[in-house]
Amino acid sequence: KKKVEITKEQQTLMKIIVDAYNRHQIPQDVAKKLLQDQYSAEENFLLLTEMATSQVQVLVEFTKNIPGFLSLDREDQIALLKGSAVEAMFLRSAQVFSRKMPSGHTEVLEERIRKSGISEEFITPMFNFYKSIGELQMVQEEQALLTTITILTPDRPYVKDQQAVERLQESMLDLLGKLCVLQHPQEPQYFARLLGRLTELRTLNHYHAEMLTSWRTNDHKFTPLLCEIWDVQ
Ligand SMILES: COc1ccc(-c2nc3ccccc3n2[C@H](C(=O)Nc2c(C)cccc2C)C2CCCCC2)c(OC)c1
Repeated sequence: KKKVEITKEQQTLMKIIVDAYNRHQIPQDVAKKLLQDQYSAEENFLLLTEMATSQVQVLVEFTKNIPGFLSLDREDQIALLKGSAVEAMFLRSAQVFSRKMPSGHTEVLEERIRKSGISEEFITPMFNFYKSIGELQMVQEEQALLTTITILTPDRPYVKDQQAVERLQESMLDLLGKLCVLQHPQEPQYFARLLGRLTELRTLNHYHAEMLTSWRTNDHKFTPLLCEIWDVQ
């Protein structure tokens, strides 16, 4: 059996991605806020739009640290950001939800999210995704690479030079594949399971605009940045 090994430059790439991923996290911890108080549907909607707006800002900063991203065509960079922002937000939410918490906290958090103002029909698919991410128990390297791979999806709308994006994504996929083998030697299919989550993530993309417009609040106000990124207003 050929020994799987991460090259020197892949080590460097990994360090750059993980450092950038950890540096560009939203300062205020929404889970802590939600565990402290019960908010109204209006307050939750405001909190959601604030979280999503700052998430897009940190996503832009994060992509600047992906080796090769800034060498892509400028308009393609925008198309990749626009195309992946919602998925990155759900991936982030899933990682926040799946974090190890003192016993009983996850249940309280789940309850608060169920009652947040989101309409019933979206709760099951959203939590199915969160739980399937939680089951994987990803280490931070895998989380950072999975987000990077999501951003570097070549077939987003309006991407012109798909080959250039494919080349970047391939080097991230190669690295993630090796990491999975080294990190989960007992589970040869772990890498495939991880990539399967990206397919599930795309289905959440279809729901997100309706999730927002059907939120139980009278005033669905969005920031200009969210109007850009979400198909709303
Ligand atoms: C589009 O519809 C959504 C999207 C996300 C969530 C969501 N799942 C979460 C899982 C764990 C913790 C919080 C979670 N959120 C929201 C949140 O802020 N997500 C979040 C964002 C947006 C950016 C960065 C990082 C995160 C976590 C809370 C916003 C305030 C009401 C309750 C949900 C959601 O819940 C109903 C509905």
